[in-house]
Amino acid sequence: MANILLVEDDTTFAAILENFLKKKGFDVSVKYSVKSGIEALKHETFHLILLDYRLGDGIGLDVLEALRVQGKYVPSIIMTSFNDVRTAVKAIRQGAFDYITKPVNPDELLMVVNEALEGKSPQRAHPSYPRPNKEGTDPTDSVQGTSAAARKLHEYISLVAPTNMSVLIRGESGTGKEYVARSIHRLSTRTNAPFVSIDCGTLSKELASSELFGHIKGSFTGALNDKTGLFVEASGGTLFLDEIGNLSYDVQVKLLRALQEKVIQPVGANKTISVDVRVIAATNEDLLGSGKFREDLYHRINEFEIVVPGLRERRGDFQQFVDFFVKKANDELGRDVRELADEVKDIFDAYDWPGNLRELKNVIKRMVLLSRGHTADISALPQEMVFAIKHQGATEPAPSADNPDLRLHSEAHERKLILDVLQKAKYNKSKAAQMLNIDRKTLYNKMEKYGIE
Ligand SMILES: Nc1ncnc2c1ncn2[C@@H]1O[C@H](COP(=O)(O)OP(=O)(O)OP(=O)(O)O)[C@@H](O)[C@H]1O
Repeated sequence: MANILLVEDDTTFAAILENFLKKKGFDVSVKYSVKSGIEALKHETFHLILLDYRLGDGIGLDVLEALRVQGKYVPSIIMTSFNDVRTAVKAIRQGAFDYITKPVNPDELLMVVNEALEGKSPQRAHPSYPRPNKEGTDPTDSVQGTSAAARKLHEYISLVAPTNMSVLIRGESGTGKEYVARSIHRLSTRTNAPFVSIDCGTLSKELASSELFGHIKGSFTGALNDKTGLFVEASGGTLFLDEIGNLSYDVQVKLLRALQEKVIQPVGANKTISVDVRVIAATNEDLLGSGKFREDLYHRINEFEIVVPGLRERRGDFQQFVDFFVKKANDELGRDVRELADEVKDIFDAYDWPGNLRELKNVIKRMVLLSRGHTADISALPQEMVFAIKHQGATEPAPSADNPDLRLHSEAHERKLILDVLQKAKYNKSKAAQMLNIDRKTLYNKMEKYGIE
């Protein structure tokens, strides 16, 4: 029987969830704080963690971080308010399996819990397990899009694929960076060799070197056997380093050597091994601006750069993505949704999709799950999403004498200006700050205030 750790500081809600999950046959251990959650993980083995995002003594991500430091992996689901979707998406980059928005719908919770336990379609798998082939890689099972942004993206992909250049893929979370990396591999001469993907955000500082370059038995406590690293596994093929900005300085040095000299040295080994691997890296941060990334490595991995557009910049492809995800969810969940109610379409149009394709896919899957008939209506959308759109109208009213709150108007304009400039600066924050004539810190503060990621 699966053992679930539930970390939730709202005692009433925790009791409701505990009851529900127990009725469904799970063992549940409830903890009410980050600290006690981390403590429980030291003493007990869990198959799944259900984590509230905001807890009294910290955030759910602190528990994920503690797991990462211990070098452990337990599939984790973050429960978050709709307004925290941006941060929930960040949690997935830090190793969470999935997120679910509050108020939690029981059917949805059960679906996500079962998927996590079955290891099905994880958003992020443990580094030691090969990531399963995700949809969005096979051209017959993905959306290419016809917008100008999509055409440019695919033009770049086919241009760089047959070369051996290393590629840096930049873009917001959930925009399809891994899809781009897999497409490059598929169209390259390495297509029949392995594509190995690793999320550098899930690697602990201690284990990163051994994960990438391997180790020999006895080279450190816990190195019970020789281990082949991912570079060797990807031999002849492509290694995709997602969230490369998370690699420590030491590992960056080793990676630079691997790229320059095409040799690696497993931890504890005194011999080097030759490797033939094409590296594709992805990030959603400004690597050089972060001050933590070596400039020489940056130039090495950035022989060609591809910027993946956010969903809001490729509205022309939106309907194709909706149709694709609805069909997928129908097939997976045994539903028969054929159309969306007008109100749903209006909300989809008005929403700005900060979590991009991943968020669209999640919202659609939930919607399809909750729709028994042929039409998906507004009741199948997260309540707060509906509220956010309606509320947005109320907080950003058109300027008029009846709506004279100058502060609200100027804040709405400031937010829009920052978004426009960021887009223009291709999300390079140093550049955006320069264009706005403010310092980087002020820009970061404003982005946080306006919920811009
Ligand atoms: N062209 C596409 N067609 C269909 N589905 C897609 C496409 N691109 C991405 N997806 C789906 O959208 C989701 C997010 O994609 P992906 O994991 O590639 O994004 P990402 O930018 O790498 O995310 P992160 O920043 O979190 O690493 C995945 O479920 C993926 O299958």
